[in-house]
Formats: sequence, structure tokens, C-alpha cells
Amino acid sequence: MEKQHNRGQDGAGIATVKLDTEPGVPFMHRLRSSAPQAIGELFGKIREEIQEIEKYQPEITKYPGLMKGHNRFLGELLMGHLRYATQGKNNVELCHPFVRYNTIPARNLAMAGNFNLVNADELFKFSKAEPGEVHKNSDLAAMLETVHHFLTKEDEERRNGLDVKRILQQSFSMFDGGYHACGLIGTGDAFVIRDAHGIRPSYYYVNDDVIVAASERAAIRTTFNVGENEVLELMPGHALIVKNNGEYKIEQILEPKERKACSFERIYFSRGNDEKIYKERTSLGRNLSGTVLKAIDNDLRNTIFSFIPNTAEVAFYGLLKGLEDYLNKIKVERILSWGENFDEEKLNEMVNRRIRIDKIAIKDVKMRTFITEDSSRNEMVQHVYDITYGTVRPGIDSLVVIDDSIVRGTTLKESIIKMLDRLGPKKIIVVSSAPQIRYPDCYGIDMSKMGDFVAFQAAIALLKDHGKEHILQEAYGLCKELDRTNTLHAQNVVKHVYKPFTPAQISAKIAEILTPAGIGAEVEVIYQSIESLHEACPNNLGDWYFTGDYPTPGGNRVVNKAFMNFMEGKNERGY
Ligand SMILES: O=P(O)(O)OC[C@H]1O[C@H](OP(=O)(O)OP(=O)(O)O)[C@H](O)[C@@H]1O
Ligand SMILES: NC(=O)CC[C@H](N)C(=O)O
Ligand SMILES: [Mg+2]
Repeated sequence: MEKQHNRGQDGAGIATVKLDTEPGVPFMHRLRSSAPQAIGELFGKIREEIQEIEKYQPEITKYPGLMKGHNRFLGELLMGHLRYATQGKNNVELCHPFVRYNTIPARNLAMAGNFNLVNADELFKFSKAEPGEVHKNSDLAAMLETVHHFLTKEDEERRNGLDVKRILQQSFSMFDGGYHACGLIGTGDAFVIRDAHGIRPSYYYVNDDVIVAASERAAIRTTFNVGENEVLELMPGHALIVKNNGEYKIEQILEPKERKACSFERIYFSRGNDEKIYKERTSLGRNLSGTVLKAIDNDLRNTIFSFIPNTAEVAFYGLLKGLEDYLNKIKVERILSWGENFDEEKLNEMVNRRIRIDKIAIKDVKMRTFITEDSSRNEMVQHVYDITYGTVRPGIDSLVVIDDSIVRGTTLKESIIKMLDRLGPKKIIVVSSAPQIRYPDCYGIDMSKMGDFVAFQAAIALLKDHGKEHILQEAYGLCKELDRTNTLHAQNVVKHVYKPFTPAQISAKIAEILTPAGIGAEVEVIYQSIESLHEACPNNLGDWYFTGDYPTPGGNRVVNKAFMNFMEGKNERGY
């Protein structure tokens, strides 16, 4: 859990199942916290429980079997989760895992996951669950109720043991979304499952002692000290099903569909210490070096390169490598052109030419602002960054800073650009290792409101500039019509809003929007192209937030809904 802070900082939760308990002894427990240091609080509580027993049995920690009887969270099946809300509020009641308790062991179910479903309402209707005020906006509640419905049915009908595969086939075929989800059943059986497009990442590792699964490979590698190839990818539409006797199987649950693994995982969301992700982020940066050189007219003498911490650091190394390649090529060309005509000093000057890099921006807290809830994000962005003084020659140097994404533009507008401008650069070029984020995500990354996207704001502004605002009304009319005929899923209407403009026009407008009043430097924004993103991350071609092409029917519905919300002035998610 400590190695997956990147996936959620709203809160944390754990659940345990004990095997082979005597009848009447509780076997499933759950604990959650939404405290700022949630993991610390959870395990602090467990430590307190143990210390309480130690008062009477000082030797107890030497006897794990005995401890299991006295401590709620000692068990054989363990589940942990860090929440990043993509639906509902940020309160502790919505932290994972969710649990359904029952007197019959087979009908106890704990679930958690890294996911987002877009058809929760439909699922509540189906399972006849009547969620309360807090849970009605929870896709985990909808997921749990549906799986529990089929679990109960299976328990009623079963002859020899629970058929977990069948339960998963019945329930997960109803879910529209992206997920890596897991469940513990009161019988001591467990499962981990991944969506049919492989949208969310999912990995597992098995040895003689443990069977473990997580959203990221690096977390498993670090915890169990194992090699890259020992941790396997759970393939799309498949589940890892573990029986209470320790036997396990990888089963196909759903027909795998076209692989559309989320590219934003690679660009930003996952931790960058994964072997493959590190390489991909480096390539993303390197791919941008040509465009950047053009933007600075190859003037490396008067340009300083840097990055916006934290996650963009790896892409920065890639950009640097690309620039170094260029510079070295130039050095060789020059030296060759001299023939015999050089001395030590001249040669020294040439080989010592460097790309000028500096640590310009500093992030004081290791919190991710992007995944912080709306109400506290702006303030956090304003206080979290700082700059290094004395790095830029005012009025002479230009600054190039790379970030991994510009989504709402809050980080740049509310903080970074104003601060960088204090250093007096001639020009500030912001480079994004992700392409323009134009459409909502609905599969587990919380970018769901059209009006929030700076790319969308730019398109609207351009429509105004060009006297084409009627396109908005026409698109809205089309959405209403699709809604009336129940066919909102049939096409992505928002594409019409972007269509009249080239990516370069949108980027230029974004730069304008992101330039706060009273700034001395000229601001330019450069984005990764979709083609070079695909080239850098060839296994993660999921790109709906950049292209508007959604892999599931719920996607178009969400983007059209998000657009209608925008037009109607509603500040709500599109799902
Ligand atoms: O355009 P915006 O909506 O402001 O969001 C984009 C910013 O958010 C992310 O950083 P974040 O602070 O979440 O995390 P990091 O420190 O891991 O880079 C990302 O790296 C960008 O800097
Ligand atoms: N990624 C997560 O942490 C869980 C997302 C889930 N949709 C929720 O909002 O609870
Ligand atoms: Mg960042």
C-alpha cells in the first residue's frame, strides 16, 4: 500500500478473512480511514490491538496462530486499497473495501478496486438494491450488490462448492467500465478480475507462500523483491481465482475485446519506477525534442530546460537525451568542418557545450494535486510549488519546462507560470508529454467535466473568435435528439466542437488562456502528438481522452452527457 500512494490519497482501507475458524467466530473484518495519513492510522490501530493483548500475554507475538484468534486483522486473505474518488464524495463511508456480511459464510463478500463503472444506476435497478444517500453515487456499491446477487444465487443452487467463475461471468458481463477489481468471499475463496479491454492495469505474482495481485507491477516487485518477468500481467477479460485451499487458476471470464489499455496510466498515473513505464516516459520526452528545438530556433545557448515536479521528471530525462543527441551531432559536424584548423582552446569550447538544465521548480509536498478533490485543489496548487532564484538571465534566457499533462491548466495558471515569470525569462515554453486532453475519462481517471478542460475552453474561445458559436448550439441540439431517442451512446457529438481547428490553433489558444494578466514573458505551449504517444507506449493505445474514441458504449454517452451538463451550466460528472 505504501508503494501505491500514487493511486489514491482520499483514504485507505483493508479487509481480512481468516480461514478455518470455529463456528460463531467472526472471520471477516474491515477497517477504513480517510485521515490525511490513512495508512498510518489503519496500521496504528492494528498495532494498538496487539499492544493491548501484549499487556496480558507479553509473548504473544511469537505465536502467530494464537495471535490470529486475538487480533481481527491477522488472517490468510488480505486486501488493501487506496482510494481516489472517481464518483461520489470523499468521505470514509465511500472508502474501499465495501463489505456485505451474512450469517452464511458463502454470502459474505468484501470488494475493492481501481475502476470506474458508467452504468451503476442500471446495476442498482437490476440487483434491486436500494442504496442510501451516501451509496447511491458509488460504483463500488453497484458492483458489490451485483456480485453479491449472483453469489447468493450460486449459494442457493450449489451442489459442490461455489463456482466463482460462474458468479464472475454472470456479474461482470453486466458492467460497463474499466476495472481491476478484487473480492474476498467468506468461504476463503478470492478473485481478481480485469475488464475485457484491459483498460485498467492488473498484475499478479505467485510463489509457494503467497498469491498477490496489484494494479502495478513495480509495487509487487519491490515488496517481494522479484524480477520483471516473475510478475505477470492479468490479461483482459481474465480473472485470477484462488480457492480456500490455496489452489489457483487464471480463467477467461469475458470475451477479450480490442486491447485499449489506458495510456494515461503510463504518462502520469502509475509510478514511474516500473521498468517499462520508465522507458516509455523517457521516449515521450525524447519524441518532443525536435519540436522543442524548432520552437527555440535551435538556440541552446540562451535556453534553460527544466520540469514541473514530480512525475514529469522522467519525461524530462528523455527530452534531455533527445537534445543531447542533437547537440552532439552538431559538435561532430563542426569539428569535422574545421579540418586541421583548430587548437586546444577551440576544441575545448566545442566539446564543453552543454544543454543548460536547472532545477527551476520545486514541489514542497509529495501530494498529487491532480487527484485532489475539486474543493481543495486550487489552494493546494498555489502553495505547493516554489522556484530557484538566480538561475535565469533576465531578458536573455528562455525557459522550457516539461510537464506530463495539462488537464485543467490549474497547475500552470494558478502557480507555475506566475512563479517562473518572476525569474524574468524572455519566453516560457511549456511542453506536455501528453497530447491535448479534450474529452472526459470514465474508466478510472477523474476527468469528467467538459468545462474543466483547458483544451475545451480553448475550442469554445476559438469558436467565438471565428463567429462559429452556432456549432455549440447545433451539437447541443443533436445531443438532445440522441437523448430523446435513447441513442446517446451512438456517437461522440463533442468531436464537432473541435473539428474546425487544428491542434496547433488549440495549443495557441491554450497558451493565451494560461497566461495570467501582468506576465512579462511570452508563453507558448507544445503538446505531444497522438502518433508519437502511440509510438512511445505501443501496448497502451487507450486514448479516448485525446481522440474521443471510446472503447465501450458508455463512453459516448458520458462525453455527450458531460457536454450537455456544460451547456446547461451544471457542474456535474457525465456519469
Ligand atoms: O492541468 P492540471 O489539471 O492542473 O493537472 C495537471 C498537473 O497535475 C499533475 O501533477 P500532480 O500534482 O497531480 O502530481 P505529481 O506531483 O505526481 O506530478 C500533472 O503532473 C500536472 O502537473
Ligand atoms: N480508484 C479508486 O480508488 C476507486 C474508484 C471508485 N470508482 C470510487 O470512486 O470509489
Ligand atoms: Mg505534476
